[in-house]
Amino acid sequence: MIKIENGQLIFQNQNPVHALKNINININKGDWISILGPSGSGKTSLLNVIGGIEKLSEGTIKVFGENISKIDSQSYRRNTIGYIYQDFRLLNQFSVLENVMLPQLPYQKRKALEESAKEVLIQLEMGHRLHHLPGELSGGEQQRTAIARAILNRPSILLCDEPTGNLDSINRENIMGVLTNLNKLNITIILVTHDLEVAKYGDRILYMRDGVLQEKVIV
Ligand SMILES: Nc1ncnc2c1ncn2[C@@H]1O[C@H](COP(=O)(O)OP(=O)(O)OP(=O)(O)O)[C@@H](O)[C@H]1O
Repeated sequence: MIKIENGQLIFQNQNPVHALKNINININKGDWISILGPSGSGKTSLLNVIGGIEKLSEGTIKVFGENISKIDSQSYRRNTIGYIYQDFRLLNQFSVLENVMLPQLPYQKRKALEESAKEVLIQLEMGHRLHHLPGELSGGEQQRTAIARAILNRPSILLCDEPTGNLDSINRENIMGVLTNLNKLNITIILVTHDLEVAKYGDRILYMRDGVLQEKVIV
């Protein structure tokens, strides 16, 4: 489903950074891949390449057989990708319901969108917080709101960049439970973390070091 061949990513600044080096990976639909690795090793860069935010400098990435460097990356991101972040990235002046709806508002009728946003929020046990502002929520509730926003458009791939990095252990368990349920619905999950316990939820754990990706053997 996702196939990267000889992927290189070089940021061409004054001092070029070779962020991804000869990446070769095959990810099947419904897989859950965890990526561990030190800070600056290229983990977010890899998520951004899969999410169509960064383009490979060399090599190819195909998703569902299509070379995503050659297609409209906006509609690819909107239709195929959901993204969640460590810091939730919610808009503080908008309610939970509005945060979930906002990215899709230009593309769908408001009424229908509101109904589907409510439905997803209720599934994620956020039905009692629809009209709260993000600042009035716990970290776990904020992340559940961000997950609702990410899955509203039923993406096939959910990219998770340190999704539990700002959460205590109870909220961490809760969010990992939510991701487990989504994965059971055959959503492919690619999750970057520093936390080995979180990484163990994956079917495969990969290790990134200095732009190079390798399979991690857990002892
Ligand atoms: N837009 C950019 N321009 C230039 N260099 C960049 C850019 N984005 C990332 N880098 C560099 O690419 C390398 C990989 O960064 P990346 O964010 O992918 O690492 P990471 O493993 O996700 O780190 P962390 O765990 O700290 O989030 C780093 O050396 C970083 O400084």
